[in-house]
Amino acid sequence: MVKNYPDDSYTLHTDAYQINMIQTYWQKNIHNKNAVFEVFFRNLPFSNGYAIFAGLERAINYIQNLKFSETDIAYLREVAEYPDDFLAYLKDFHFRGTIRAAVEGEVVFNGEPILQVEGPLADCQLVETALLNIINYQTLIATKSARIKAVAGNDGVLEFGTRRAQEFDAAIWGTRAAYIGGFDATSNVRAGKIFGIPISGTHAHSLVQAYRDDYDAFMAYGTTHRNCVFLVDTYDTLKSGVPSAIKVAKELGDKINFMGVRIDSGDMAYISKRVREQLDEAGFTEAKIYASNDLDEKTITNLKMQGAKIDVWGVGTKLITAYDQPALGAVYKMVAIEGGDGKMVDTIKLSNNAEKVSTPGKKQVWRITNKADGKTEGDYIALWDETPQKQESLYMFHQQYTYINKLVTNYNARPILQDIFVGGELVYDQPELDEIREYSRIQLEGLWEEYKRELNPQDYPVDLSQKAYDNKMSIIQEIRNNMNNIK
Ligand SMILES: Nc1ncnc2c1ncn2[C@@H]1O[C@H](COP(=O)(O)OP(=O)(O)OP(=O)(O)O)[C@@H](O)[C@H]1O
Ligand SMILES: O=P(O)(O)OC[C@H]1O[C@H](OP(=O)(O)OP(=O)(O)O)[C@H](O)[C@@H]1O
Ligand SMILES: O=C(O)c1cccnc1
Repeated sequence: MVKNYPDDSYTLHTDAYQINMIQTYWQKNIHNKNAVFEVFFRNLPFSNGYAIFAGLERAINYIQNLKFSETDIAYLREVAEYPDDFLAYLKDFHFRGTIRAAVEGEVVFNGEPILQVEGPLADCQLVETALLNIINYQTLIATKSARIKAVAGNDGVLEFGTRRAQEFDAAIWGTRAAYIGGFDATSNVRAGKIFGIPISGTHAHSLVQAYRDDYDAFMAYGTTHRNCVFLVDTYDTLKSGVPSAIKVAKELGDKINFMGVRIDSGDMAYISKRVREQLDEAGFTEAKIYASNDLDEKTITNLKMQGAKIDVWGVGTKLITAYDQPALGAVYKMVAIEGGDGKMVDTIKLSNNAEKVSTPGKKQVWRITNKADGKTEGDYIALWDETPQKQESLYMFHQQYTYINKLVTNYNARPILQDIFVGGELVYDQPELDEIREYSRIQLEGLWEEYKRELNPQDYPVDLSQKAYDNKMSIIQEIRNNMNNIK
């Protein structure tokens, strides 16, 4: 049994095979060859029409602190047969690469690079696991959140998921991602403290159980708090919960801000309508109805269709765990490596599955928007040396079904991948979380409704430039020819 070491760095938050490969690169002296890797996901989550990129803040923090601690080295020495001189190399390691990424809150799509790492091979290899870990989860939750916000419209949406999240980190970073995707507030006080996300909360059934009576519980809460949302479904929503809430609100008058009531069970369409009638009749027309209980975009849509009188939606489990699709599946693939002559050589990962064949070469993603209406025409993935922003017209065609094509003129081309680190130095000025959230909202506004509908959205065009396409085809052909020559 290996002894336990203190958890004082994130550098070993990686798969053992990364360190094993780095050892090979180092012993064979190719660890400093320049390489380029790109992150992309193959399919949009939740059958959504877009995804919201999130995770950059944590990724930046991870890269900035990427050093092997004394205990990291001691542990590696104890558990594996790494040579001393390799461990000495790791001890002095610091990240020297360049990272380009979509900014947080950016609308991104399947099949396009959303993050790119360029630099010494060993440096690029070390960061794969942690970057994927961060981006896969946060992008997934930001996307789920945007889906829920889209159906909730102007209603308030509150994040209630901490108790059901996959442990502490998921609760905290999931909450942040949910805020980026459009949620208004969180019940997690620590997330409020560290990110400045507005916190919000009602009370639980235990308060009512403690007093064993709705009226007594609400009165106790009302005389100890100014803002009050009473949970009315502990015993009987319509017979006891709401009448008690109304009684307390009337008796305490201006002493409290009676914000409304929360319902957490039963037929929420029927009950919310009756609750609305009771509140209105009592003169509390401004009091809001909050709802929670295993909600997601489907139940919210359905409740709205039934005319439910719900103003604020509290969503936990199904958001924070990305219940219906728990993984985004983003991958990290090498697209170029320095050859023997010092020139970069494009690399590919082949597969029998066309979807899994990677696109070789260092690339930029260009968002093409129509100058006339500002709406998106599609994304155009070009090789790094291409300049689609300077062309008069752009020939855009589907990556697999090349007969689906269009010629675009009068367009703007905006690069999606921005410099974050250059040569190991952070060059990106991180925006405030509220700016990120607002940025995301504006980007979504620029997307046609057809790509945003919750059910069966249109496929957004993510196209390759002719040059990137031809490059891919010729590399595939070259590999085939080489295979055929193997006796
Ligand atoms: N009118 C409605 N139309 C569609 N779905 C609804 C409607 N009312 C409630 N729901 C949803 O149906 C599910 C009901 O789940 P469940 O049966 O576990 O709740 P419950 O029995 O009312 O309450 P509890 O959580 O106390 O067991 C929840 O996901 C809830 O959001
Ligand atoms: O349903 P979610 O979307 O996860 O939202 C969070 C839930 O957490 C609370 O329930 P609690 O933990 O008290 O359990 P309950 O399901 O029995 O109400 C709250 O009343 C919500 O129902
Ligand atoms: O404040 C609430 O109402 C709340 C918080 C967490 C989980 N469920 C409800």
